[in-house]
Amino acid sequence: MDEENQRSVPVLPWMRHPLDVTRCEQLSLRRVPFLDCRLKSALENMKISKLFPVQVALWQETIGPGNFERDLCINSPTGSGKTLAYALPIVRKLLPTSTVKCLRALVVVPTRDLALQVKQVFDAIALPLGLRVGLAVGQSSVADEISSLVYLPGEEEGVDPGFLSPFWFQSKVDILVATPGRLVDHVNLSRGFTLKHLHYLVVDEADRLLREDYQSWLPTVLKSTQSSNNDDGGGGGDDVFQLGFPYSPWSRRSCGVERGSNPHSRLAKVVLSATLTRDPGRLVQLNLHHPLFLSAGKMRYRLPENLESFKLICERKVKPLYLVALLKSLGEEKCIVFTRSVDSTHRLCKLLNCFGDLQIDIKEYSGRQHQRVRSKTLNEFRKGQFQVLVSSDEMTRGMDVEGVRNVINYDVPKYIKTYVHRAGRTARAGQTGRCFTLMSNDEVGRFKRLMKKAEASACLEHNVPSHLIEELHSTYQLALSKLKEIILESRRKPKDKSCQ
Ligand SMILES: Nc1ncnc2c1ncn2[C@@H]1O[C@H](COP(=O)(O)OP(=O)(O)OP(=O)(O)O)[C@@H](O)[C@H]1O
Repeated sequence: MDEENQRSVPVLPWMRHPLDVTRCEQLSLRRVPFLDCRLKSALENMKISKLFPVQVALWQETIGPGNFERDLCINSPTGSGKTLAYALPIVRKLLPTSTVKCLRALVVVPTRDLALQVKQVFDAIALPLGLRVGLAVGQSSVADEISSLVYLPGEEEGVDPGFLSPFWFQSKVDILVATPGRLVDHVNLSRGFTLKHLHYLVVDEADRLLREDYQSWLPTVLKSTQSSNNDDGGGGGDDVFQLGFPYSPWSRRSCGVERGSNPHSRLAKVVLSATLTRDPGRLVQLNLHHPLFLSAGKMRYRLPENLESFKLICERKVKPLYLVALLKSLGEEKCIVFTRSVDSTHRLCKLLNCFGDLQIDIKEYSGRQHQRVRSKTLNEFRKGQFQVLVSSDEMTRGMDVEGVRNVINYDVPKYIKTYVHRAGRTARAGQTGRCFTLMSNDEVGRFKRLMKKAEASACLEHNVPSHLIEELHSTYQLALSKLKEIILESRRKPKDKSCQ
């Protein structure tokens, strides 16, 4: 059963009294303690002049007095800046860089497009400091990908070849952003790929990653990072790259965590979402160390401060007509339309493209498309080459596209969690944004109950101008007939083939 529908989910003791992130003030960069000057200028190049509250809170718990002594679980709204909140302290902690690279930080996210986005954030702040960031997302074959992550024997740079064992593997990257499936492929199949030297593990969009098994990615990762007390960091298997090395910068996670006068190393974990799970059964899998829970506000679900929610009531059979009228009334503004499934995304997109002279460019984005097509569409949308993206839910978690002013729920979401993630594609980073939900009269009650589960979820009724509906009525009828023809044609085609 979905966690939201369970009557009484037991809450773990450490989750009962979270630190309220909203109590932190934004902090200008010059007032951030221990901020390396190169990091500061990298942030300035990103046009960032102050840290957001969640970023200040994490900085305190990692670089500040908290010193990463506890694992951190963060529940903070969409668009509040969680990516930089973990990227910044990790990059700061990985300084000074060693001359010999090893993989010290791993970020796991559920989708490729999100991984690319997170890598860009790390690149912006890590590259100027000499740290390298890799990607393991299955964009290319396992063999091609591993060659971008690990120096194969004989390929090392800047190391005296006479000094190297023929079995040497050395990481090319300090930080890796990965999707779970491909990560497991590398752990299981790629010679030279090791997680034994990992200091930091980030699980972003954690509720989604913990909900799905993805080839048992979590136990696989945790097992691969384990080191026993007298472990020298090499762990058997293929990890022979330290053999005979006189000193061992990799031998233990020496800069992982030091507690009091009894320094010891462990893998420090950061777990985040805008809708973090509170299910003990799921959280226990993370094997968290003395976890600290940071949350924004009192309720589990919170919408962005500058988001306005609207409901648009219409009869079911004229929903597409109302959608088009709404899109027209929004003018040129970038907009994402969400539907409940990949099939309805496809159908709706087809129908919208049957409206003759709509003068709105619309494209589909869903799990049914090839990754290459999806990434291309997303890039074009980012560049503003078209205006409306029609999307299914699964692909859009964490997606950050500048200038999205409106989100439209073509179908009422089943769960508040879905509403939070959909609506959160707008009103990001303190910007304003609007979320419209289309519904029939008999759905209003359920929608109202759904919205009560979230903080800041007031929802007004929105009406599209009636003249627009009237004007579009005949075009709508034509579009429906055109779609019918297309469907009939596509059904005829295979039959024709078999007749030949
Ligand atoms: N300190 C800052 N100042 C200005 N902009 C910022 C700052 N931190 C992050 N941003 C911008 O805010 C936007 C949202 O950040 P981010 O994608 O990290 O949000 P998020 O909390 O991870 O959202 P989601 O839960 O949807 O994944 C990004 O465009 C990012 O560049």
